[in-house]
Amino acid sequence: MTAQILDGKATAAVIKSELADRVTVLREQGVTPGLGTVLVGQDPGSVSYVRGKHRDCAEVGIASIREDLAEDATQADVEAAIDRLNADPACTGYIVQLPLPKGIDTNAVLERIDPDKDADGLHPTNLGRLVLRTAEPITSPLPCTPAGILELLRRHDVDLAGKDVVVLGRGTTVGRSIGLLLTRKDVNATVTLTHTGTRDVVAHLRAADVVVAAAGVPGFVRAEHLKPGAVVLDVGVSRVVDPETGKARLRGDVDAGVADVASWLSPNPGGVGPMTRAMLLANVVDSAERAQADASR
Ligand SMILES: Nc1nc(=O)c2c([nH]1)NC[C@@H]1CN(c3ccc(C(=O)N[C@@H](CCC(=O)O)C(=O)O)cc3)C=[N+]21
Repeated sequence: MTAQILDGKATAAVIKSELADRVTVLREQGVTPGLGTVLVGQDPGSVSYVRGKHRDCAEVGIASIREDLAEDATQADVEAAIDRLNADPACTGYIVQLPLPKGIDTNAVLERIDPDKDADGLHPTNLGRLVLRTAEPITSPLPCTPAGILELLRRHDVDLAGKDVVVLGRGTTVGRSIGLLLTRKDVNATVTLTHTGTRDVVAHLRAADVVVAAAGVPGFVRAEHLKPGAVVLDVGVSRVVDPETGKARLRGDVDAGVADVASWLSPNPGGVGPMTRAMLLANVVDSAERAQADASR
C-alpha cells in the first residue's frame, strides 16, 4: 500500500482564495483586517514563521503589523507590545510567536491578549470556550494547528466518527487542544493523549486508526508501529542538520517508511504547516467579520 497524500499546500491555497473573497467584501464595507505579530528575539525558525505569516496576509489582502522586540526584552516590554496591539484599531487579530525567551512568563503574556483579537485561540477564555462547548457551535477562535488538521481531513473526506485517535504530545498548541476538538459531538473521535510519561506508546500506536504526531522527536513514528491503513498526521517541526549537505532542514515526527502502511499521510513540509497558517488567516478574517457585524448592529 502507498498512502494517499493529505495535501496541505493545495488545500491551504483553496482556503486562502476563499478568504481573499471574504476580505474583499470586508474592504468594500470599509474594514481592512490586520494581523499583528509579536516576535521576541531572532530565533531563525521563529523569524521565518513570522515572515511566512506576513507573506500569507499580503496574498489575501490582510494588512500586517509587526512588533519585533530584542532577545533581552523584559516582561514589561512584551506586555507593552501586547497593550499597543490591543489598543490599535488597525490590528483586528494578532499572535505572540512562541516559544518566548527564557525568563518571560508565557501564560501571563497569553492572558493579556484581548480575547477578541486572539488569532491563535490560545487565550484562556477561548481555550475555555473550547472546553465548555461540547456540542454547541464555537464562534471563538480555535488553536490553528488542531483546526488545520481537522479541516485538512474534512476536505479529503476522511471521517473521524468513532475512530481511535492517538495523539503524541501534550503541548497546549497541539496535543491538549486537539483532544478537545476531536471529542466534540460533531467529530465524535475517541482520543488517547500520550506523552513522555506514557508507559507503552507503541502499544497505543499499534491500536490507532489515526495518529497525530506532535512529539517533536524526529522520525519517531515508524511503519512497524502502525496498524495497516492508519491515517497519519505529521506535526513535527524539528530542525536537524543533514549529514550530507551540512545544512539544517525540517524533519517531522514521522519516518518516511510510514508511507508504505498508512492509508493517508500528511507530508512534511506541505501538510499540517500550511494548514496552520491558513487557519491563522481564517481566525483573523472571522474576528474582523464579527467586529464588523457588532459595529453595524
Ligand atoms: N504563537 C504561535 N502560534 C503558532 O502557530 C506557532 C508558534 N507560535 N510557534 C511555532 C509553531 C510552529 N508553527 C508552524 C507554522 C507553519 C509551518 C509551515 O508552514 N511549515 C512549512 C515549511 C516551512 C519551512 O520550511 O520552514 C510546511 O510545513 O510546509 C510550520 C510550523 C506555528 N507555530
